[in-house]
Amino acid sequence: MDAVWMLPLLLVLPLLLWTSSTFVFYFKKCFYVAYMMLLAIIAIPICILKSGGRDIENMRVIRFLVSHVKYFLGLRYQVSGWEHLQTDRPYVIISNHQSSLDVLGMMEILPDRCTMIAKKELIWAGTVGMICWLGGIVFINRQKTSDAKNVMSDAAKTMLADKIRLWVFPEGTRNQNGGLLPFKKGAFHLAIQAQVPIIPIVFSSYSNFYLRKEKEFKSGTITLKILPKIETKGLTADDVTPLSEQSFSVMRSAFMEISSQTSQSNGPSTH
Ligand SMILES: CCCCCC/C=C\CCCCCCCCCC(=O)SCCNC(=O)CCNC(=O)[C@H](O)C(C)(C)COP(=O)(O)OP(=O)(O)OC[C@H]1O[C@@H](n2cnc3c(N)ncnc32)[C@H](O)[C@@H]1OP(=O)(O)O
Ligand SMILES: CCCCCCCC/C=C\CCCCCCCC(=O)OC[C@@H](O)COP(=O)(O)O
Repeated sequence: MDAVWMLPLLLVLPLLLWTSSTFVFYFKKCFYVAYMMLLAIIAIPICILKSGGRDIENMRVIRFLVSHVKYFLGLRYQVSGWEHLQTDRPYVIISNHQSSLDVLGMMEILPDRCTMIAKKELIWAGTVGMICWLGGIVFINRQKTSDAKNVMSDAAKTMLADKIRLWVFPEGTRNQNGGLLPFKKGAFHLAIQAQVPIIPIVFSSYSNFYLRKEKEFKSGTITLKILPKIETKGLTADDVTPLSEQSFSVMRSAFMEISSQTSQSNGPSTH
C-alpha cells in the first residue's frame, strides 16, 4: 500500500527539483567542478605523453578538451575583434574576472602559446591544479608582493625568447559587483619590462544569467570583446600608472557597452 503512494512522489520529486532554480544552480556548479576535474584526469596523461611534462603547448590539449563544456551549462559566446589577436608577436592579455566560469571564455579564444598568471593556491586544486602546472601557468603568491614581482619579472625576461603570451587578470581577484575593480600594477610592469603590447579583452556581465547570492544559474550568452592592442614600446616604469589608467578606461567603457547590449538581447533580467 505504502509503495503505491510512493510512486507518484518519486515521479514528481525530480520534476520539482529540476524546476527549482536553486537546485539548478547547485547542480550546474557541482557538475562544472566535477566535470573539469574529470577532463583534467583525461588531459594529464595526454599532456605528459605529448610534451613530457610542463609545456605551454599543453594549452592546446586543454583548450580542445574544455571547448564543449559550455553546451552542458547552456552558455554561448559572441566574440568580436578576432583580428586584434592575429599577430605573431607575444603580448600580454588583460581581462576582467567575474568567476571561475571565465575559464570557458578563455578557452573559446585562447591564442596559441598563451598561458596565464594565477594565484599559487590553484596548484592544490586536485587534478585541475596539476593540469594548470602542466599548461605552464605562472603561479604567484599574492601575500608576498616581492615574490610575485620577481616571478613576473622573470616571466617578462623569457616571454620574447620563448614566444610566450600571458593572460593576466589585473583586478587581482574575482569580482561580480558590476564594473571593474581598480587595477593592480603587475600586468603593466610585465608588458613594459618585456616591451610587448597589451591586448585588453572584456567579458560582458554575467549578472543576467549567473547570480551567486540569489543562487541562480540560467542559460545565457556572453559577449567577448577583444580590443585593439596598446603599444608599450619605449615606455618605462614611470609610464605604468598612465598605461594602467588608459587600459582601465577603455575596458570599463567596453564593459558597460557590451553588458547593456547582452542583457537586452537575452531579454529583461529578473534582477
Ligand atoms: C582539460 C581539463 C582542464 C580542466 C580545468 C582547467 C582549465 C583550464 C586551466 C586554466 C585555468 C587558469 C585560470 C587562471 C585563472 C587564475 C586567476 C587568478 O588567480 S587571479 C589572481 C592572481 N592574479 C593576479 O593577482 C594578477 C594581478 N596582480 C598583480 O599584478 C599585482 O600587481 C601583484 C600580485 C604583482 C602585486 O600585488 P599588490 O602588491 O597587491 O599590487 P600593486 O599595488 O599592484 O603593487 C604594489 C607595488 O609594486 C609595484 N609592482 C607591481 N608589480 C611589479 C613588477 N612586476 N615589477 C615592479 N614593480 C611592480 C607596483 O607598481 C606598486 O608600486 P607603486 O609604487 O604603488 O606603483
Ligand atoms: C581536491 C581539491 C578540490 C579543489 C576543488 C577546486 C577545483 C576547481 C575545479 C574546477 C573549476 C575549473 C576552473 C579552474 C580555474 C579557476 C580559476 C579561478 O577562477 O580562480 C579564482 C581566482 O582567480 C581568484 O580567486 P579569489 O576570488 O581572489 O579567491
